Amino acid sequence: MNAKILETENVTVSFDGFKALNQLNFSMDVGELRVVIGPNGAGKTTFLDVITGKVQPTVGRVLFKGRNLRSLPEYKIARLGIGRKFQTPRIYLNLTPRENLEITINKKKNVFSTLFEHSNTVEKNNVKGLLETIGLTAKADIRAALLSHGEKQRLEIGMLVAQSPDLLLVDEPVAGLTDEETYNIGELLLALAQSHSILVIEHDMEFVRQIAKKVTVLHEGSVLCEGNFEEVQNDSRVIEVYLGKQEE
Ligand SMILES: Nc1ncnc2c1ncn2[C@@H]1O[C@H](COP(=O)(O)OP(=O)(O)OP(=O)(O)O)[C@@H](O)[C@H]1O
Repeated sequence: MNAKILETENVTVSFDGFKALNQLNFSMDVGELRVVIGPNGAGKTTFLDVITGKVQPTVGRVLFKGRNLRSLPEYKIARLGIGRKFQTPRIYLNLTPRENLEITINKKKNVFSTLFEHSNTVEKNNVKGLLETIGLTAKADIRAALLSHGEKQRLEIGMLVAQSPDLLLVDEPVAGLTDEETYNIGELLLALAQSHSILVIEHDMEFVRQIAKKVTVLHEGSVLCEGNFEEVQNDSRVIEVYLGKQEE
């Protein structure tokens, strides 16, 4: 059996009696790229919240590399190796992409020492490699405010990777992006998936088709079905509650 990076066992999250997650059982292997889809209100964001410790399960357990995360505060869970990228980029707009990455790699130093002290060769090479991975070498030294929305998303994914998490949680990375930018983000995630475990939440089915190996469909706080892209796309229950209601 493959080692599990993440498992949830019967996780229920109740908000005033309403079950945003309802006995959710989920697991993913170390090294897997998993995409989670589902209609509005299915519980996708709550699912990420319960993994990162922002929300505690009312019932059930969340296990990260076999360890129960119950009662751990968010910062401790992050330190254990779970990194989350939110929908809107959270980058320093007045700094360059290179500086944004340097600051993230040097989390223990403060912003000023990172900017004004010379970084060592290893750090410089790490930043150089990351800039190449996220396709921002040519724009490494302009203000991040001047980047396109897609480039900002790629920079933030680079900052997430710079923290060396074991599990990357990526929430709707292509919302509001052009087709070309969407494709670039897909290729970036596929490249990162060669050396990381990644859980992506997304609505854009073309993007899901591009990156997905295994897809989990959430509905009313539980897993409705799981399978490869074609299996999920052709599942009558998924068509009824989700795909049939999408525009196109
Ligand atoms: N703090 C809260 N208090 C009360 N209800 C909540 C809270 N957070 C989420 N919910 C409800 O739980 C359900 C699941 O919400 P969630 O945001 O996880 O869904 P989602 O799948 O991410 O939806 P979307 O695709 O619209 O982002 C929704 O009906 C939502 O209104």
